Amino acid sequence: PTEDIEAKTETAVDPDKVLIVYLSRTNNTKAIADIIHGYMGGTMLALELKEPYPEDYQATVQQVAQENETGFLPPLKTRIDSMESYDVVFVGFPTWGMQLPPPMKSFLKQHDLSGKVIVPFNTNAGYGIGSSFETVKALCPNSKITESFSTRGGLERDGIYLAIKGEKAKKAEAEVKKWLQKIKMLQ
Ligand SMILES: Cc1cc2nc3c(=O)[nH]c(=O)nc-3n(C[C@H](O)[C@H](O)[C@H](O)COP(=O)(O)O)c2cc1C
Repeated sequence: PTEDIEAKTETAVDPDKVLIVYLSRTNNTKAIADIIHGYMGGTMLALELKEPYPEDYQATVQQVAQENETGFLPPLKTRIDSMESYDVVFVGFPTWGMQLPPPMKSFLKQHDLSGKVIVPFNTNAGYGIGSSFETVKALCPNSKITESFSTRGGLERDGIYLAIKGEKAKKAEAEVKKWLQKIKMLQ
């Protein structure tokens, strides 16, 4: 019972109404998703493709550049049939080619997020978010979009994969908490 009371005073949203969708190749964005989930509860969902990207980094960069150019939306394996049961949808993604990754474009195009609160979060290699948050706004015209969260993740190009671990994960946890309080997801 004590736990229940604590849970109620901590989060401002019913966890049953929270969906956390994320795309992550080297688990940095997943690390942030895990932290958010720790505070908010809710359902976690990793975006999976019908045809996964290559293992090879350069091949992936090239494929993504081409998809960005042509506007190709890669088909997803992930499907959500009960979108109506969620009020708050966290959407997490790395920056890819200074854009929103094509699979997240697929996800946002395929689902009706009207009337929902969309909470974007991102990791990148230090070059920033590019146009990704703008694209989220454009693809969710009838949603309320909160202030987003972004932090530095890995640098796969240089062989740095999961960077959000140890001390860095602790620091990220404090930053995420502050942000969740600011956007009134936590009390
Ligand atoms: C195909 C591809 C393109 C990328 N493009 C960028 C970029 O334009 N800017 C940037 O800062 N980081 C870029 N990165 C690095 C990732 O954003 C960064 O490593 C991120 O933390 C990875 O998240 P993940 O571990 O969840 O996959 C790119 C990574 C990949 C695989």
